[in-house]
Amino acid sequence: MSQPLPSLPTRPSDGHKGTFGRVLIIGGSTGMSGAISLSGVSALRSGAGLVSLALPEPILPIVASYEPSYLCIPVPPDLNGRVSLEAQVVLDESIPKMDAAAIGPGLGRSENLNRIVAHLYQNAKLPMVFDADALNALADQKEILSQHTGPRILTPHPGEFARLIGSEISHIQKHRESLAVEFAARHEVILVLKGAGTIVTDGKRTRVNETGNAGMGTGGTGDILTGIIASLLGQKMLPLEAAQLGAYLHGLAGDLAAEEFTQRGMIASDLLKTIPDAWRIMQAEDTANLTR
Ligand SMILES: NC(=O)C1=CN([C@@H]2O[C@H](COP(=O)(O)OP(=O)(O)OC[C@H]3O[C@@H](n4cnc5c(N)ncnc54)[C@H](OP(=O)(O)O)[C@@H]3O)[C@@H](O)[C@H]2O)[C@@H](O)CC1
Ligand SMILES: Nc1ncnc2c1ncn2[C@@H]1O[C@H](COP(=O)(O)OP(=O)(O)O)[C@@H](O)[C@H]1O
Ligand SMILES: [Mg+2]
Repeated sequence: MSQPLPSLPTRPSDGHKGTFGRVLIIGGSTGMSGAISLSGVSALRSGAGLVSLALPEPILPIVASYEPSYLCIPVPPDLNGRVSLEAQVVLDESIPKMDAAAIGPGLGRSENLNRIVAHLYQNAKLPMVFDADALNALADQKEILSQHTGPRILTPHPGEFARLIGSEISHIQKHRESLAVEFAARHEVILVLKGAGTIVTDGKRTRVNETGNAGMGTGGTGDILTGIIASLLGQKMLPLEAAQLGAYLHGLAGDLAAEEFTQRGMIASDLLKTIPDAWRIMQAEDTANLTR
C-alpha cells in the first residue's frame, strides 16, 4: 500500500538560518552551469537556511550571477572545466560544516570524478543525495553501492537506473516498483525512481507520487528535485520522508507551472517560481489534516 504524505518540516518561530540547515551541492562543469544553479535556487526555495554550491572555479561567475542568495565555493578544475581530483581536499573541509549534501547536477564524467563520488559515498557521514552524473559514477563501480556510511538517496531517471542495475529502460518501465524496492532493500538506500508516477522507497515502505505532469519532461527539472530533497534533509527530515515530500512538492510545483505556462510552454526555471505556491497549498493541506 502506498504510504501517506509525510508532514511538512517544522519551522519554529524563533528559528534562524542555522536551524534550517546548511546544505552543500556539488556539481557543475563548463557548459552545464545551469544544472547546479537550478539545484541551488530550489534548495533555497524549499526552506534551507544556507545553501553552498561547490563548483569548478571557471564557472563560478556564471553561477554566482544567477542568484545572489546562495554561496559559491570554487574548487580546482580539470582541463575540461570539471571538478578535479584536487577538489577533494576542499570538499572534505566543507562537508563537516554541513547538515546535508547533494552531488551530481552538471558534474560531467571522468575517472577522477568516479573517485571523488566513491570517496563521498563511502565516507561522508551526513545524509546525501546522489543524482545525474554522480549516479553514472556509481554505475561504473557498482561494487560499492552497499558500502556507505550515512543515509543515501539516489534519484535516477529510468536511463540512469538502467545503467545502475545493468538493464534496459524498457525492462525498468515494465517493472518500476519491484525493481526500485529490490534495489533499495539490497543496498539499504532510498531510491527515487523518477518519471510519471515517481517511486520513492526504502525497500520496505513505498510511495508512488501522484503530482507532476509531462510538461516536466524538459531539461533541468530533475536538478530542481535534487535541490529540494537536499534542502528537506538539511531541515532534519528523515531521509525517506524528505524524498517522499520532496517528490510531491516538486510535482505540485510542476503542475502549477503547467497551469501558468502550459505543459508545452513551461521550462524548468518556472518551477523555481511556483515552489512557494506549492508550499502554500501543502501548508493548507497539512493544517487541515492536523485539525481533522
Ligand atoms: N541546464 C543544464 O546544465 C542541464 C544539465 N543537465 C546535465 O546533463 C547531464 C546528462 O544528464 P541527462 O539526464 O540529460 O542524460 P542521460 O543520463 O544520458 O539521460 C538521458 C537518457 O535517459 C532516458 N530517460 C530519461 N528520462 C526518462 C524517462 N522519464 N523515461 C524513460 N527514459 C528516460 C533517455 O531515454 P531516451 O532519450 O533514449 O528515450 C536517455 O536514454 C547531467 O550531468 C545533468 O545534470 C541536465 O540536468 C539538463 C539541464
Ligand atoms: N511525464 C511525466 N510525468 C511526471 N513527471 C515527469 C514526467 N516526465 C518527467 N518528469 C519528471 O521530471 C524530472 C526529470 O528529471 P531528469 O530526467 O533528471 O531531468 P534533468 O536531468 O534534465 O534535470 C523528474 O522528476 C521526473 O519525474
Ligand atoms: Mg537529471
